[in-house]
Amino acid sequence: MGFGTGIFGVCAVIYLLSGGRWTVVIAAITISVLYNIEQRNTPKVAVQGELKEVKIAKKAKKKSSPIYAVDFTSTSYTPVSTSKIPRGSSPVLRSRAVRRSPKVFKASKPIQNVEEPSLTRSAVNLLDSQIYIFYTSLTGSSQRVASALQTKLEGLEGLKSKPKLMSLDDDVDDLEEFFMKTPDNGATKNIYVLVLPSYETDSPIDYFLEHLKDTYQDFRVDKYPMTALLGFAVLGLGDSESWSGEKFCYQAKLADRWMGKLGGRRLFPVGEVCMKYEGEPRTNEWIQNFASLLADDEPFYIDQDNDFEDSDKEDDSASDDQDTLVDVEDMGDVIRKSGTRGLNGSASNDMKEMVAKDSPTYKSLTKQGYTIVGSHSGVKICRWTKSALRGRGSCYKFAFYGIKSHLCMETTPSLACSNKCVFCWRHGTNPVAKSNWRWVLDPPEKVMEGALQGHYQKIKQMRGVPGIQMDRFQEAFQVRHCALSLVGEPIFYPHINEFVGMLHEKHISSFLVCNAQHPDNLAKLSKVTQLYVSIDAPTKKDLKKVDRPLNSDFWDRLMSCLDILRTVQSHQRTVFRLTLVKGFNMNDIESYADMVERAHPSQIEIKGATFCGSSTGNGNPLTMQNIPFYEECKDFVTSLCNELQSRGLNYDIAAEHAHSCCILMAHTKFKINGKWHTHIDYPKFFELLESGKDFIDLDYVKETPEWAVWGSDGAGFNPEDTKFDRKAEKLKNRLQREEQAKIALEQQAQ
Ligand SMILES: Cc1cc2nc3c(=O)[nH]c(=O)nc-3n(C[C@H](O)[C@H](O)[C@H](O)COP(=O)(O)O)c2cc1C
Ligand code: SF4
Repeated sequence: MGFGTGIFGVCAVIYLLSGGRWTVVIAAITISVLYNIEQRNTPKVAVQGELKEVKIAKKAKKKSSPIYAVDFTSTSYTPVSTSKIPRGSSPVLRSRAVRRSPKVFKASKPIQNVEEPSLTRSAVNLLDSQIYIFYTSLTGSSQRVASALQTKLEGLEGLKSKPKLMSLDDDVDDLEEFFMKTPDNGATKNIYVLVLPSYETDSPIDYFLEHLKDTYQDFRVDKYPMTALLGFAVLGLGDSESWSGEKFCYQAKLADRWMGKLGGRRLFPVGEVCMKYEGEPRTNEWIQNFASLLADDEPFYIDQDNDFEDSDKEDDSASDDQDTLVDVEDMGDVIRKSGTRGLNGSASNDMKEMVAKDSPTYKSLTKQGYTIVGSHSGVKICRWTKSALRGRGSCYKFAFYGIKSHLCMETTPSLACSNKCVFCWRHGTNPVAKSNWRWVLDPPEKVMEGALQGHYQKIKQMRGVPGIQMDRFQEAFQVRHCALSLVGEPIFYPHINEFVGMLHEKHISSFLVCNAQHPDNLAKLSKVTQLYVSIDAPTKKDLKKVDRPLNSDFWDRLMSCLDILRTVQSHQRTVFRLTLVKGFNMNDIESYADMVERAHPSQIEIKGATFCGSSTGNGNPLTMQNIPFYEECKDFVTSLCNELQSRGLNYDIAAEHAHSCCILMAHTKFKINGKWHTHIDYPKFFELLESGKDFIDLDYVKETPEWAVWGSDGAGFNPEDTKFDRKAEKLKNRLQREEQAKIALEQQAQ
């Protein structure tokens, strides 16, 4: 009986009992309505009160949890066995799910705190879990693959419980038992692996997906029931020939998405296997990789908001803390305190460590996501590598030179630099030093091993991030390119030639960026795949303003470097790198042209500076007004091109990557038969290198793809990657949420 019908009946009775007096009826109605409001509000207030308590309890728990007491960006962390995975939904919320009280409340999201590290370590060994393998199959392939998975996991050393194989159609009577609640196995936590085909036509999978979606959208039940699991993974089977693009394995991708939305922690990227062309060898590969990662206790990035958002932070996460600016040559006390080692690691009282473990610099760099290798090198996974792993586009170097970002490692063997550039996004948190190497020196083998290890560790941590593409994830474990830039001055490292040689031995290409302040080191540099020189300003006065160099003869050093490029290093593929900052270095085109005339670089990369947030204490004077628009960069490049051509210098605009506000000019010798050839033929580079013969920049070129050529429709965006519009995505999600809330309120009012 509804509230309206009930009150009508009661009114009729009161009217009769009171002898037809309406005043009595009105008073009764008022009391009844007030009472009803009270009844409706009381439990709601209680729920809010409980939630508040839960939040406070969570806060307290978070503070005391060893997870939050540890800086996970540090590689020196040793896991404490009592570490707990932060859980999103509390026991209070789960018990409500069972009661199914028809109240609207906002379920709490899995714990997140942007200031905390975004990694979590497994509280329990994954091998201690009970694994459930769910499958559904119309023509038998998924069943076969699921059985193969069970067999493989059964043989896994250290696995405590035998994995359970369950058909979603025959063995699971009630989906709620597994996908609204999860089986209670006492202290043993559960892992779900779903092996799912996709069917465009009606099939039982539709029903299963509907169930997941309904659970998520049902305001009466716990929105995050899958947080009770230790984790999940989905392996999709499909047919990429008949159902290509979005349709390929679409139902496995949907299941992966809904499981994540329901609070599940993704243990491994969703597998997408074409049974027509790849078949069982490929499913076995997924099974093999999944099995080996089960035994791996590497921490995971927390899947926050189902919209992993970390990549852009790299550029603006620098600390404003003036205290973190340490001149390495003056690190004195800090370094002495940490103990010293001599050259090549031998003990000596004279040698300091460039970045000692207990120094503020170490703390600041690790906080920004660097892994410090040895005592003077660093590695960090760049935002483009993360983006490419998710199929969301590579950096401009893919458009210009064919570098795939998910195969690229960004590292430096020297964290110290001799400039304090105004646009440097490190905001001066890196160590600075003038010239000679005066610190403990790590051998190149140690730097190489540590850099690769640090890089692969960070890649591995990405395995739970939504949208990671299986193929790229696997490929990423074999670095193919090394960007020697990051922070500091790589050429400063006395063993730079050995280090580069070791990269080449592994067939890893080398892009080395130097700041044109160390002519001696530049002259001695051996062959690299591409040699960059930063040209930050066209005149001595401007260079002082922009780079804030430590060496007083900075201009002479730059000029010497230009001469070296034209002479000793003319065999290299050389690139000028210009970073445009409005109000600092965008005038005086003639002086830039003078420099090009002096050095004869193969190519010129022009990039608009990016804003790294305002600074207070570090003397960085940039504001948004100093960041040029793409149109302004284009105008600058056109003027420079005209100036060079008017002097008879054969340069032209070759390629662009509008997304990064970056344009490439090249010497016209790279335009072969009317087509730009700015891309690099990497196998050819190694072949030439190994032949021992002399060779030059033109010997290992490849044609630039049409989408990257200057003026193309794509403006440098590879059509194979999905352009990810974060704002549009967020707006869409918000509208969806508002619509759901409206429906929920309407249902409640009925
Ligand atoms: C009627 C029909 C519709 C299909 N629709 C899709 C689809 O939308 N996307 C896809 O990737 N594969 C699709 N497939 C391919 C199946 O998912 C694939 O053959 C899978 O291996 C079948 O698994 P099963 O043998 O476990 O049923 C379809 C196959 C059939 C027969
Ligand atoms: S080249 Fe630089 S920006 Fe591009 S992927 Fe490599 S490290 Fe990242």
